[in-house]
Amino acid sequence: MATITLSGLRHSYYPNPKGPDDYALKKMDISWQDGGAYALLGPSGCGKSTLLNIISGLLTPSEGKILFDDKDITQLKPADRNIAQVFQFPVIYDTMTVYDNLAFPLRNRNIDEAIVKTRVESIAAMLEVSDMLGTKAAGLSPDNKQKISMGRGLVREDINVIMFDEPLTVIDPHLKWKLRSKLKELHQELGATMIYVTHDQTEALTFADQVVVMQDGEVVQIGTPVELFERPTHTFVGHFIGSPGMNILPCEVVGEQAVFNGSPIALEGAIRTGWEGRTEIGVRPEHITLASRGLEARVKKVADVGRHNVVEAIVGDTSISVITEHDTPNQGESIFLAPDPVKTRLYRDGWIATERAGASQ
Ligand SMILES: Nc1ncnc2c1ncn2[C@@H]1O[C@H](COP(=O)(O)OP(=O)(O)OP(=O)(O)O)[C@@H](O)[C@H]1O
Repeated sequence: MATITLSGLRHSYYPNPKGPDDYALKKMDISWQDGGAYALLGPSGCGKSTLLNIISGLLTPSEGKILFDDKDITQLKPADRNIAQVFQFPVIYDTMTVYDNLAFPLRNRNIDEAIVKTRVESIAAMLEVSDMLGTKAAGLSPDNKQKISMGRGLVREDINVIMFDEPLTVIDPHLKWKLRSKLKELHQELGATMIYVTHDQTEALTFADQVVVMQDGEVVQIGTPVELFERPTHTFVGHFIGSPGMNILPCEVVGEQAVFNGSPIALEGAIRTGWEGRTEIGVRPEHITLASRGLEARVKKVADVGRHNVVEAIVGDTSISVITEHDTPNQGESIFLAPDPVKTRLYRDGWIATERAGASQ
């Protein structure tokens, strides 16, 4: 395993890119630590596959370098990078047994049969497929096929990183959580560096210690699931993560205060100055309470989603979601919303523009 560094990486599919819009990947610097569990999260078209293909060597970046530890591997062929990949669809040989499928990547490297046996049996035990080792892969269910496909990625000990590209796409929804937690468990047991690519926030947040969130070819935040939830550094992260996502309220800045719909809103800390731009307040539905005073709003609808209620309220022309545990206001009722100042941020042109709570100015 190795530390993976992407240094000044940028990629355009055009031979002569003119502006930032011509780049499928905007400039990025990322360091992935040896043994870490990472997710690459973003909507379709944000550049996830482009980045994976650059790491695996299928694509040479227009600019920048990829380092495995201190070694520059930017020009190295895919086969020489010692990377394992697990794709959306299982890659296994139907006519071979499960054992032979798992042994394949090792035999391909002329590993001694005794070591192959130990390794295959240990991976099969971790994946809970030991009873299938003698079965032909053709007869397996789609989720077991994908398990074997994962096993083929995990079986080698000499690899630098295992990359999973939307590996749960073909798995039945009720089995997804099982495989997801299995992968997390495998990461803990094997200590391998893993990069998990997905557009699904639940998959990313349950698997990864660190999540890289991408939008339009740009990394907008790298953080732990808690950091992404608690303090999104970009409105895209706030909106993309969470259910419902963060409320993004258009506002003006008057002096040192943010004013929304005529009302001053208390923020986590001082507003950073120095650049102009569109200003918005960001506050999550979980961080607003119904109170006896505050922002006056009208209830548009209330949805009971099991663990809590999601209240959709209207202030002026803006809709605001609030999560309540016990309060169930009626449709059309006039209520007061109290955002928690410590969890309320200002964003300028999408990027966070408030100091942290308690930070000195
Ligand atoms: N071979 C190509 N030639 C030109 N443009 C491309 C090529 N492959 C991807 N793109 C463009 O690069 C951008 C990033 O695409 P990419 O496939 O990396 O995104 P993604 O996040 O993996 O999306 P998806 O999840 O849909 O695969 C998109 O605008 C896409 O249209």
